[in-house]
Amino acid sequence: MIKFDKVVKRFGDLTVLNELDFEVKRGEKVSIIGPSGSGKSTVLRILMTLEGIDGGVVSVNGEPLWHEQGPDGLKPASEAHLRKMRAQLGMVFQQFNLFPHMTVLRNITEAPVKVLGMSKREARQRAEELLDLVGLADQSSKYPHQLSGGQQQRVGIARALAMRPSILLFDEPTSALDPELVGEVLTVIGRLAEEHDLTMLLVTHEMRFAREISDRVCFFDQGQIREEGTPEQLFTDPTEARTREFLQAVID
Ligand SMILES: Nc1ncnc2c1ncn2[C@@H]1O[C@H](COP(=O)(O)OP(=O)(O)OP(=O)(O)O)[C@@H](O)[C@H]1O
Repeated sequence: MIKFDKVVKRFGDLTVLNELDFEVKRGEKVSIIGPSGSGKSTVLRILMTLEGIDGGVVSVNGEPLWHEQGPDGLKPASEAHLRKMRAQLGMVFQQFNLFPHMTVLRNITEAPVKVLGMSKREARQRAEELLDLVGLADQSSKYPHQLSGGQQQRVGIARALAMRPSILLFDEPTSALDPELVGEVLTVIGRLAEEHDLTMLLVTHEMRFAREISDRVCFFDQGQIREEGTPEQLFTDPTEARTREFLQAVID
């Protein structure tokens, strides 16, 4: 479903992804963990077409994301191709990124109506189902500032799902929350992982959560996957010294 083939990403002199090879299969729930600055969020931003690449090929659902097939092989993707590919992915951001001047309901219906051309009525019905799913059925007419951070993030999840993505990306979805609000968001994500067929890729600092919901955990270090495995393997018996060192530092 997602494939990075020798992907290089640079910011000036800094090489953030260093010929990264990485794959996520359909329906798989994969967590990316690793030290700050190791390139975890960059992977998600490349998938959301928020950042370009400097080498290699990224594919989504078997099709190149940043390239298109031309007469002489792959050529850089057009804006239309990027838009088509982007529609397959939804992202839940660290800072929620809700529209402050729109109600909760409108935050969720806006893109399906404007981008997918869904009727207002259908978008509204679907938004109500999604709000129910994230436990906010009674908050649809509130504005973001009237909600707690945890509630805002649950709206963020409903909003991403409203676009019917086949892949859902989470970029440290709880790191901007007060500790007592983390649990409610993790519960919603955990339920989604369990009950839905979505492919999920999650960048997180919540090790216990990564362990609970993931089929596979990837430890990123210096723009490459240093070690990967089932949560059981990676958390209880890591083979690399660098993984052990990282886990010891973050797990108390
Ligand atoms: N737009 C940008 N311009 C310049 N440098 C950038 C840009 N975006 C990211 N970087 C740098 O790229 C490196 C990787 O960033 P990235 O956000 O992917 O790391 P991360 O592993 O997600 O870190 P964290 O856990 O702190 O969020 C960092 O050194 C960061 O400063």
